[in-house]
Amino acid sequence: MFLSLSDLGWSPHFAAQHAADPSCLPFRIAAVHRDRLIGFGPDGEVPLLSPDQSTGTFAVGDWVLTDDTKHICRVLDRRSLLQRRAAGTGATAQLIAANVDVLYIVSSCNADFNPPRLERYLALAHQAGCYPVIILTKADACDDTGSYVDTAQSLAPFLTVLAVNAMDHTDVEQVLSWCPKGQTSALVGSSGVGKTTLANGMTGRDQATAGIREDDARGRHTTTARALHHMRNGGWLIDTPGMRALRLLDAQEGVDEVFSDISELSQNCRFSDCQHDTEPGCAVQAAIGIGALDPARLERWRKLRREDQRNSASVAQARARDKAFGKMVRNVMHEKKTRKGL
Ligand SMILES: Nc1nc2c(ncn2[C@@H]2O[C@H](COP(=O)(O)OP(=O)(O)OP(=O)(O)O)[C@@H](O)[C@H]2O)c(=O)[nH]1
Ligand SMILES: [Zn+2]
Repeated sequence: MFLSLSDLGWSPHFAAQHAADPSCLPFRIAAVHRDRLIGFGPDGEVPLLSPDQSTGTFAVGDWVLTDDTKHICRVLDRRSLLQRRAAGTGATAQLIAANVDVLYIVSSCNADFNPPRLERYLALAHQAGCYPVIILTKADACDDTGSYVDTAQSLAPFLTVLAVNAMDHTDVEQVLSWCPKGQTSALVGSSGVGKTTLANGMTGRDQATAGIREDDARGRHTTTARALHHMRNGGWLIDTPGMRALRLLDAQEGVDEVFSDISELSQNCRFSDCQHDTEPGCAVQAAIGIGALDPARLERWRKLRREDQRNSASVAQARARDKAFGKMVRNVMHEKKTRKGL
């Protein structure tokens, strides 16, 4: 299959950067392994070599420029970047996917439906620069889909919310229509909400869904290492395994965008550093007083902001520590060399 650069998601944003290095070749990163990278170009998949052997600074979906020997010379400025604080106790940032246009936030019309979790994903989408689309699966098994849609819709202004049966072809077409040819999407959501079912319908692949995995089918479905998948409509889907536990990072603007009602109200508070607690002249508390704002929403906003601040501070501290350590190592090496008279 021949894919042009624009089929792969190339746009004037990247072409303008390529113009500065016209002799280099553009590739889209399709997989990031510990020791190597796979790029997608018009002729298909190509192994690429990173400049310093490390691959942690690349994300699936990145556009890179290489020389004739497929050595990467540079990463093009991203249009969007999904990142989070890495799982575990370490304080590092983890790049999840780059240049994602649409983030499908998947939940179900059942007990999985959880507004605070949706708000967290919405903050991630806004911070990253992706367009969020909320997909509520299992609509076929629910008598009251409308109330789920209404609640989801109330979480942020102008939100797109679709209630679907992830196994229904027509419903999947509707989901696909939000990420047309040449655009890139990713799916996030808790376990069991139907991400694999949707991904299969969108790409025509046959990955094992949770139900099948529990059966005796182990080993029948081999997992491919590639993470960038062509969708049936010409769009792209980036696999994001492990995107269930999500710790926000440097996402204050994203959080504030989701809670723009609170941010706007707070502009009218008497004190610019109002904590919306017991201060006189607080517009947020006034809105709660007349029933225009749900106090639970204010609490959720506070919680997300606190969490983001904590994670961002830990990662910033760790970065500073690493930097100081690097400097110390360089100083020691320098001293050694000077002593040896080199
Ligand atoms: N009735 C109905 N069942 C669904 C729908 N979407 C998913 N399912 C079923 O729900 C189960 C879980 O779906 P998966 O697609 O494996 O969910 P997942 O989000 O990929 O789960 P993880 O891989 O654990 O993250 C499967 O048995 C699906 O067949 C839907 O819209 N309607
Ligand atoms: Zn206030």
